[in-house]
Amino acid sequence: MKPELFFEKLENQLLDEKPFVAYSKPGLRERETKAWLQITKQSFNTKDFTESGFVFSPFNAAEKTYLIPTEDAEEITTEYFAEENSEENISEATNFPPVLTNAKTQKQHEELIQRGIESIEKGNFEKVVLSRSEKVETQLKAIEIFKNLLKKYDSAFVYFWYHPETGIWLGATPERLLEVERNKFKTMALAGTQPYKGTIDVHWREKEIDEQQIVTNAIFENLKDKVSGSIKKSELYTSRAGNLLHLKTDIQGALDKSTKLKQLIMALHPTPAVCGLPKEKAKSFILENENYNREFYSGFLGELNIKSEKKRNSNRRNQENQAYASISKKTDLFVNLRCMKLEAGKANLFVGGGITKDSNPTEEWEETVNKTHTIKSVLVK
Ligand SMILES: C=C(O[C@@H]1C=C(C(=O)O)C=C[C@H]1O)C(=O)O
Repeated sequence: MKPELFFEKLENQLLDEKPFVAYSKPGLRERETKAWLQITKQSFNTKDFTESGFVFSPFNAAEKTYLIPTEDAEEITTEYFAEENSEENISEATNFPPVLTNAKTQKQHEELIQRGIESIEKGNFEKVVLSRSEKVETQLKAIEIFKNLLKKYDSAFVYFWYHPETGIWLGATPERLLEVERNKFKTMALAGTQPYKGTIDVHWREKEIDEQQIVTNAIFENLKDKVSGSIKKSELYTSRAGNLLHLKTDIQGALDKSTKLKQLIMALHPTPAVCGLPKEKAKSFILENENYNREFYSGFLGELNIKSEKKRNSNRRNQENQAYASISKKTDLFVNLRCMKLEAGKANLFVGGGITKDSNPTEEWEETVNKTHTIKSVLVK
């Protein structure tokens, strides 16, 4: 479908106040942008993750997960090109939109981090991810922001979600929660942040390496009784996400036959990359101390049990090339980071960072400021 028509359909869906999601997966420059437009106005939720569709799930798993079921949706696709070198110079973009949040925020956030560090020192938990939200002005419409995200962030999962009960959310996340096809799964441990300054060949302090190691270890621990055989991991490497760099380990393996998708998702979510370790203690600290509702920030979103067809050509001799079509179901979920909730002329951005015993409150504040730049740079013309 031509991009003009694709975007027009999204706008009409928004005017009709019907749920939809449009998204593009990380990787290829000439990538596909897909959308699921819900046909009815009904509100769907999932509890057991057995349906086929697109899910939008909050940080707090006790709250509702929204679903756009494939059987109640029109699927459309287009090709929308990212610009050459689009991810360059983001931090040098000087015209960020005006901040509407008041100046108390830095002090409040540093105090929150200080409380987190003290709680770690008391032995309550090892790591906690603490976040804040920030409101900024924007003259752009949601669809223009989405186009900017697509153009700018070729290596992220870029999305535009709308549901009458959740409002409009947009983002460009570097973090995959889980990919599952047949009995194979993939996930990642992503943590540690520094600004990108033209090279990915950088030095990482022990603090960041430890922080990332906590995430890798926790994923291994949480998945150990859900897999068959051993879990494999890549070397630790530096990965770029727009104006930032992170430390990353790719993790993959085969699932045990008895493992249900829901069990697997809940074993991972929320990972210590967005919550902490141990999970429940860190989560309670977050819910009691952050003083605002994360809603869908640091939740997850993506394709759930979507049919995928693979055509394979057999190369057997003396046989004409035959196309084999094998159909399987695929799940591909991302952690909702570098995101915003959009309300008439205002964008509410969400940013956080991992706190360990070695964290420094002012540095952590600066890290959240840098994280806001990823989103702020798409809010101006
Ligand atoms: C919590 C966020 O990001 C997460 C926290 C990171 C960190 O603490 O260094 C790095 C990447 C993400 O796993 C965020 O972007 O808001």
